[in-house]
Amino acid sequence: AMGVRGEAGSNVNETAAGEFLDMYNTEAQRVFSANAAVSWAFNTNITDENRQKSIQSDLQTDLWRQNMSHQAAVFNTSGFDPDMQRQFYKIKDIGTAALEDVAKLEELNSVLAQMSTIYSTARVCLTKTDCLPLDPDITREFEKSRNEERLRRLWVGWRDESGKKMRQLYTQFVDLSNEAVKTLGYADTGDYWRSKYETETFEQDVASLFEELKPFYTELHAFVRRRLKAQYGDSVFPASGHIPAHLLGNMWAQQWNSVQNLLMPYPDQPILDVTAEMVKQEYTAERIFHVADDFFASLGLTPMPQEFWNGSMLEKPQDGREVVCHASAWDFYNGIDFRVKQCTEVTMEHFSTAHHEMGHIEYFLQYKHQPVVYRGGANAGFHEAVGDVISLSVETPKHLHDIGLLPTLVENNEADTNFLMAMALQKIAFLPFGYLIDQWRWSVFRGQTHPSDYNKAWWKLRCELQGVSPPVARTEDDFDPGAKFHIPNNTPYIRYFVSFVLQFQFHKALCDAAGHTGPLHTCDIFNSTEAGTKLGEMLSMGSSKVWTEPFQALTNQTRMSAQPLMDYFQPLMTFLQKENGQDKGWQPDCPNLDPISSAGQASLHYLLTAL
Ligand SMILES: C[C@H](N[C@H](C(=O)O)[C@@H]1CCCN1C(=O)[C@@H](N)CC(=O)O)C(=O)N1CCC[C@H]1C(=O)O
Ligand SMILES: [Zn+2]
Repeated sequence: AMGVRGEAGSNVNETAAGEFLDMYNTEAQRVFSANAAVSWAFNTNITDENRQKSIQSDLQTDLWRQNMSHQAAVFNTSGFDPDMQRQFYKIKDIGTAALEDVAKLEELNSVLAQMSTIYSTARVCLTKTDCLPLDPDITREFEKSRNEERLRRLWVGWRDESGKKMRQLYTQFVDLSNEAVKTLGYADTGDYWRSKYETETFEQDVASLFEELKPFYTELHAFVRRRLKAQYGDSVFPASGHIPAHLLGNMWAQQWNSVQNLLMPYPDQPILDVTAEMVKQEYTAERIFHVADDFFASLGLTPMPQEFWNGSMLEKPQDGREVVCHASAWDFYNGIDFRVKQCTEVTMEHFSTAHHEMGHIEYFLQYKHQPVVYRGGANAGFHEAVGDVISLSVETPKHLHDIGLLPTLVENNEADTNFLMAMALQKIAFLPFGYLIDQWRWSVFRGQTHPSDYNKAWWKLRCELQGVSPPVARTEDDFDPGAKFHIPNNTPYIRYFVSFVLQFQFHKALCDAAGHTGPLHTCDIFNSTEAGTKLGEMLSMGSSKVWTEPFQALTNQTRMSAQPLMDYFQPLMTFLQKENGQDKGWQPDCPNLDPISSAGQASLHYLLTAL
């Protein structure tokens, strides 16, 4: 039901406003669910016809939102109760839908649909007849291959077939998006995206969190670099201290679990990877999702409804259809349809992703009773954290053993260090990547990074913050940001950095609620209805309040803090500091990769060390 409104009739304006909100809420469910259905059809069957239908549907939805915004603007909300004021604010907060020029609005939607198509249908041809899609083929190569030359060809090929083909489209998108949000009074698109966090100091807050976490990342980077040098030979690594991006088991070097078998501190102890065990037990995609569903049910939260199982696409279709394989969770905004679309493979990585996506669905289910304007995360970082919080329990050796995916449970210091390393390759490795994507985009939206510097600015951030360098020289003919899903698909990214900090604060609060004692990294909240009740209370609020309120209700804190994350990984950091000594760090600037100068670079390096 709608929240209780002020005294009926106390103000004709307020009564009319209440009726307007009821109308909006009814109409929005109709408009948004129709749009979701058309968008789903396009994402699960990429054809020209479905793309055109999706562009038209997005355009009509934007125009409807524009119309509602104009109707809402008629009301003088100053005397309204805070909840009504918040609902009116959100109805008017329509982002790029504010673009008044319909032709430009259609162009904006068309440009986005074209970039999404380029990304999701790109294939890399290593021979005339052998053309590989990203999912599952190239991803599998990055997970399994240790052939540096083959990895380099796939790394370059993927960027040639995806990002390189979008540069002009992205430049058009930036201009149209900025023009649109300026209509609403925002300085640029980044200003609009950051406003969603409702925190004056948001940009500084994430910057200081990143600074606070840098030492942890530097220790992990040093250890991984040393082990990869042993595997591939020093000659592949630039003297500047960077790790070439194609050697970290992931197309974007964003998480490094796929090469963890090279990176275990104690190789003779068990390695936390249940892929082989799932394959041996003939796990299916559906069974992976049922494992995630069982966990949410064990907390007393809402199990997946039948519509979820009927409507989701949990495997890549084998009928030749082109689909958007990048996993996603869908709210159809009708209180009934909630789906996941994932080209699931039976691997540990997909097991984790399934929990991540189901976390979104659980959030959708918990707030489905809210007015449509409140059906969102308290902030976007909350939405990204739900599934991952569950995974922090599921991926413990003890829990994996309990569900039969880790036959022998070895509990000693060395196995514990291996476990923390596996988690660090997922969580610590990600931090600079999660942080830098929107540093680049905010600088582009602000006009600090011009199209003529797109790639230079991208690699400046990658080399300086992530200590990762390109395996071959890059130029402004390339557009490497476009090779990462969230750029062509225009999904903000700082939400994942925020999530990776918040999820440890949530994990700590839920583990306290579950009565856990001992180190945070051994906590498993499975079957704790106390934890489930507290989590449910936070999730069911959606975005009805500023995020600090639900946050405080769960964690008794009012600010993001890296402390629980650092406490969780402290034992590993102690180990790494001892291992690394002073052999850590990298030069901020990218190594010079031009063939001539890199030879010169090596001899110069030799001379300097020889002197
Ligand atoms: C695999 C995951 N796919 C996203 C996600 O689930 O967030 C998809 C695509 C973009 C938004 N999205 C959604 O599903 C939203 N509809 C969720 C919502 O309702 O807000 C993803 O992109 N991840 C996970 C870890 C880091 C990042 C990456 O892989 O780089
Ligand atoms: Zn997500």
